[in-house]
Amino acid sequence: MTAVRPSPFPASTVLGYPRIGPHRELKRALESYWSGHGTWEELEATGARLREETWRRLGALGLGAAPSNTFSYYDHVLDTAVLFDAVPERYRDRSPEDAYFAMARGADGLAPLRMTKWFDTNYHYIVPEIGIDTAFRLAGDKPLAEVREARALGVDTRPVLLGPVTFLLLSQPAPGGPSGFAPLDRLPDLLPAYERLLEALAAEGVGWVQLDEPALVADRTEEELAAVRTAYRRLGALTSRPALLVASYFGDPGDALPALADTPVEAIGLDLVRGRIPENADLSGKTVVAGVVSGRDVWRTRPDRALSALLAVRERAARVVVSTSCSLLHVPYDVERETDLDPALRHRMAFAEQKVAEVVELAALLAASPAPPRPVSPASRRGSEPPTPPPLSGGEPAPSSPVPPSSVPATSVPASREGRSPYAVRAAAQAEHLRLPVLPVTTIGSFPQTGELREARAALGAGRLDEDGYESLVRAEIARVIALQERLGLDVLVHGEPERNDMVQYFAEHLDGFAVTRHGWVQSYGSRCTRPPILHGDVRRPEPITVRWSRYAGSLTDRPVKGMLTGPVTIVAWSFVRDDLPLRDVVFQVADAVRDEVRDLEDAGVAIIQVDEPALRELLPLRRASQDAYLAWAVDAYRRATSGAGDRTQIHTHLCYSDADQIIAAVDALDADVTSVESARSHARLLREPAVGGFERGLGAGVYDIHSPRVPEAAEIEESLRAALRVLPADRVWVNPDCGLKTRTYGEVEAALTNVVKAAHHLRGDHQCRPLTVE
Ligand code: MET
Ligand SMILES: [Zn+2]
Repeated sequence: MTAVRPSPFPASTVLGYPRIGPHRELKRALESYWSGHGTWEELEATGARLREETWRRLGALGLGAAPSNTFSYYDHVLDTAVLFDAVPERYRDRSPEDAYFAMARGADGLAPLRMTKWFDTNYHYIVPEIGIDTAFRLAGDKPLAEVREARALGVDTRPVLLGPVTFLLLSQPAPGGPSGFAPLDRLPDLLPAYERLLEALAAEGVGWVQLDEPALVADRTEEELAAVRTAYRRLGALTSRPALLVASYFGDPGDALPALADTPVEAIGLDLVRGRIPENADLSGKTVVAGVVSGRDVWRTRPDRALSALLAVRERAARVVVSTSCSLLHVPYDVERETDLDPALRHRMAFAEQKVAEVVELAALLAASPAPPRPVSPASRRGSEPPTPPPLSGGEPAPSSPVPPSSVPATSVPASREGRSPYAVRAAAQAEHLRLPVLPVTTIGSFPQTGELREARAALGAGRLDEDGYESLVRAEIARVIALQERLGLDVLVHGEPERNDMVQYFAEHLDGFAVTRHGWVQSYGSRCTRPPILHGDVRRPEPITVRWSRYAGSLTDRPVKGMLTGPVTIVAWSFVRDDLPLRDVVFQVADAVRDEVRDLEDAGVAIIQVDEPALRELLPLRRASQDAYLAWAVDAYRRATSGAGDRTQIHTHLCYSDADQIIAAVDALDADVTSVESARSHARLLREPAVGGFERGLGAGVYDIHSPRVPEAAEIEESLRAALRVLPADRVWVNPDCGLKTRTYGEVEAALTNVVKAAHHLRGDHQCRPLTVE
């Protein structure tokens, strides 16, 4: 037994808070530091200011317990690796700041660590590398320093740490290790470092620590569940430690819940928006931090539902704390700033600030709700719901009776104009029509977004520039991008997407059923943020969206210019979506709008149309049992969107962070003529998949990691292409970067593409210069 006597957990909390800054202050400070304009001290000062503002704001909103260590200069998984000294040898030869950013972004000649999506969100984390000899130790004091910093401001905080099991499960084995090694094997060696940290926090007088274990909501093996028991029995057995809150989120912990409940941790965090009221574990001795306010959407919480969940949990637990379902990292700061939004819509919405207020109000409602006279069994729960409380202040919750079911037919057979023929037939028609060389070189769509263009867009929005002025700037940029690609010798050109602020937002702005925000930024990775649109109504395309830009680009060159569209799954995945329709029906509505656009592009003479689905894997349910059904309808939606194209029109898709290796069958089922995937950054992991050899259509495994400022050498690119040529026939290999170029500078892009073309031309010599043929 532990000697710890925890002070009770306050009545309300949040699991985490946005950190980029309400005005993206951190983004600006980071980019200024990276460019050499700002100093490290300036960056630190911005960080300190943002942390202070957050703690003060949470206090002002009445929150009982504020988290700390939720701030990060780049990523909290990377912070954890650094904290426990899991820094690969090749990065050590530099200052701590340089090593940190080299792991995140690469540096002179040094590639960064892999980056991938954080569970089913659009946040990306840096994947730590753990080897058999990684020497874990408590090497930093970031969590302690933030506790002290908050305390100096008069705020007591609960440090948030990534839990040891999730940390190791998210890590990848260091290269060159023995086969069969998994980072989780190193748990016994990692735990002492966590112990030292907990002891140090206890010595600092910290009452509670939060250990995040979102990995518990995915399917876990017996061995992994045993690791959960081992970890938390051991940390729980420390005689000098803070009380422990282990937070699961993004779903239901299932079998991991009894495993966790069977350890001495004092509190367990449950996502009650996505997960169920626990029935399978004895929580009578535990505090349950009940996530009833969603950290994943922008809708007001229904107080009746939230309260009945809280009351049901109160029946089973020693104490209930009202909280968010997960960190608020995934929502913007403050909906009140969105003064351009239709007030009726705005009143249905809640961003981080509003969600904190909801948590506080729900805690008050819960405290005021008398305990029911008898235990609530699952069967009787419906009848024992408390009377509906009034809406939480500041807005209206979503209507309590859902709107009627969607009018979208549930067919899995895509409606089509002609219906597409089998690939072999299409490929022959396309080869004839396009006459491309072997190893055709192309890009993923966007070219660098210049400051001039961003300013022009802002000026257009503010009425300082008229439509014609803006249009001519965009046209000039298209002309420049086309000329550049011709000069560099690319085979399939793009118009560069200069008219797009963002690949989803742009379409949302042109489709009915969406609203866009002005300040609703959400961190995607590092300094990168997106402003997810709000999909709140039925989606329709009132008129063609991209056709005039494509037509103009096509008029400037004899080479094919790809039409560039965002796919239905990605448009939905990167938006905040209405919750009154099944997600599938919403995606099908968007697919129909995309199909209209595909047809119009084809009618305008566009011979190649790319429909990007980088988020295909992101929406994949975390539990295997639900994955096939999702993939089936996601593939249907894609085929529906592209089914209007004739055989001669070449359909491309692009998947970058989709971790295509994990869903290769679904990627195949999309039936796109050419698929481009991220590969450079993940060191060609996809190409090592046996299934790739059976991939029967065109494939471009990215040869240039565009998430790093580093320019790859031609020899390196050639090596990547040879790797592709070892598993695929030459006439199906495409040459392209990992992703769009919009975050890079023209200098970097020109140098990199020069090398890409050089490598392709060099190899082309080995594979005879002949038009692409089939069979
Ligand atoms: C995140 S995928 C990006 C694809 C888009 N066509 C671009 O090039 O930017
Ligand atoms: Zn991409």
